[in-house]
Amino acid sequence: MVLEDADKEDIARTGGTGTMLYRLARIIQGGAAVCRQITANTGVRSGRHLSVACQPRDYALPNSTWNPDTKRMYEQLCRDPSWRRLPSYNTTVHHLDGTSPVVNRKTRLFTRNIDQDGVGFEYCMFYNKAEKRTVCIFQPGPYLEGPIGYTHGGCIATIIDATVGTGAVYTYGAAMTANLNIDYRNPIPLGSTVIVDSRVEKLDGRKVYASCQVRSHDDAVLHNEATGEGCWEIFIL
Ligand SMILES: CCCCCCCCCC(=O)SCCNC(=O)CCNC(=O)[C@H](O)C(C)(C)COP(=O)(O)OP(=O)(O)OC[C@H]1O[C@@H](n2cnc3c(N)ncnc32)[C@H](O)[C@@H]1OP(=O)(O)O
Repeated sequence: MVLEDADKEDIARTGGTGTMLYRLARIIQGGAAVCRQITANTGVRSGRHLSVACQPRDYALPNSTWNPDTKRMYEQLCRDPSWRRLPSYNTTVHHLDGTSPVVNRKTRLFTRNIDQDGVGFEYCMFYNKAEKRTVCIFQPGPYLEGPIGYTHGGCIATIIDATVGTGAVYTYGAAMTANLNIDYRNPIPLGSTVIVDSRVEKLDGRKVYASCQVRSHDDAVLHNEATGEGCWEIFIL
């Protein structure tokens, strides 16, 4: 068994039980264990939780940089029992069970790679299981500029991909984006609040089909329309 640096540091810190179990599960079960952890966290299928090393920061909670529209939308969805607030961590690993034993990794989730609040991707997501819908309240910060004062198209594609992907994963389990088509209708002002509203349309064999719209918080402006296709149950770690 080959240990990575992060694993060695983890073993020194925790006594090693979590990491050893984690890696053993990966090796013995050829990755199926990791898929089960993802689906356990997403509630799609039952699975096992391994050791708890530390509680990472949940970035999807309000902070002082949220504008009144972002806060209002957040509180509105928190009050509605048909929507489940999703936590958000700065590595995909932490999403496996929310408290992964693998810590001190050098990688970061792209949308959570800036430490300062409010300047990059400021967002939180909610999932509606009955409707297979995922919405993201997105407040693009000043470091996401493309045209002067407006959000870069690549950042818009990123948040659409993240939202559609989250919906696919919470609905069906591990998947990867195969195709994403985006129409850019109206630019998104930096610092404004938009709603990325995605729906899983169907599963056909291994393929997941989804649609998405990005609208201003007051529904007055349609910013983007998108469709996506993903391949389900890809082993991603
Ligand atoms: C709705 C979106 C859900 C996404 C959830 C994931 C959230 C994470 C978001 C990401 O950022 S993922 C990172 C960006 N994506 C990638 O890097 C994926 C790179 N591409 C691949 O790894 C492979 O091409 C892929 C896994 C997508 C497919 O390879 P496979 O070898 O597993 O599948 P295969 O080629 O046998 O095709 C399986 C099915 O997908 C279809 N397919 C493959 N490429 C496609 C494509 N580009 N567009 C549409 N369909 C595609 C293919 O026709 C076939 O359909 P059928 O089953 O109906 O025959």
